Amino acid sequence: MAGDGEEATLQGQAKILQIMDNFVESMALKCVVELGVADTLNSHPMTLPQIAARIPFPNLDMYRLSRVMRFLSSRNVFNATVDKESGETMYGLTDSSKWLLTDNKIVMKAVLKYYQGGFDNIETIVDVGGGWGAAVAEIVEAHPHIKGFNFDLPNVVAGAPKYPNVIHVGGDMFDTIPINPDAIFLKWILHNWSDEKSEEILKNCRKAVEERKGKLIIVDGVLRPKSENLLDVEAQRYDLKMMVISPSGKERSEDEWEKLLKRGGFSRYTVIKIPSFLSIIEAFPSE
Ligand SMILES: C[S@@+](CC[C@H](N)C(=O)[O-])C[C@H]1O[C@@H](n2cnc3c(N)ncnc32)[C@H](O)[C@@H]1O
Repeated sequence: MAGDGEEATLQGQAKILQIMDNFVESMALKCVVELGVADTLNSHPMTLPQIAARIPFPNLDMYRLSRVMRFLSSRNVFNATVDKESGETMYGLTDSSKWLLTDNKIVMKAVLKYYQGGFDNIETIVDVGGGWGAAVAEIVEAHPHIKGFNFDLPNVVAGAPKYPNVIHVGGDMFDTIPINPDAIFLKWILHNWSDEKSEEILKNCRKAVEERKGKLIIVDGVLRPKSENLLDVEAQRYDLKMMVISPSGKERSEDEWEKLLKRGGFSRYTVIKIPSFLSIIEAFPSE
């Protein structure tokens, strides 16, 4: 039994070391992101010299890169297999490193796949805080019967690229949302704001969707504190990151979402889990 106790203590130490040293993973990831390793591997698996030959970085230290790649492969960020004939290690992408590709918008793919019926009866949609409009552009591309509006601050939409079937509108979501759509899309917005500010945004969304009896499609984190699922753990971690990124922002549990939505005038809602650390919350105005 004493042995068991010792084993448990050592495991405890390993857990603390793991938490303390998590920054090593971040540093290794930063290194391969800055070198564009995932984009390099997007076409097919490659050896380290092949990867290095495609990275336009002066004085690349191959030995150190090989150690970074070995470490990240041990964490399943990259796939590493030894070629039987040449004995060389071939590196490839995994489901994790696909997230490092610069042109991959994976969350929207999950939204479009798992919320398919949700877009069926919509003729107009406004992405509030939509940035340059990439998300609403994907929605209207997948559902060409929908007319899309991308609403963001005037200086943001001023630089936005043109997308087919998307109109950019500049304004302030705390003032008014000047379009009356069938649906408002709010992706990664409310977690930036306190309950008080989020209530203001929700009340403006409610005013905007009331005319056409529309709905709200929120894409944001839903905290599930006891879950060990990696995606749920990431949402919990994000809650602490929010203290730095946006001091009044936070991630919310389903109970907190329910209270906030009610305050904003949306008492009916459903949470739709998707394979992402974000979930879809479909909300309807209170009667
Ligand atoms: C975290 S980004 C989210 C962007 C996008 N929805 C996404 O998921 O990538 C927050 C967005 O809210 C916009 N925003 C901030 N304050 C705003 C305001 N008062 N009115 C409209 N948009 C605002 C920002 O310009 C930014 O594009």
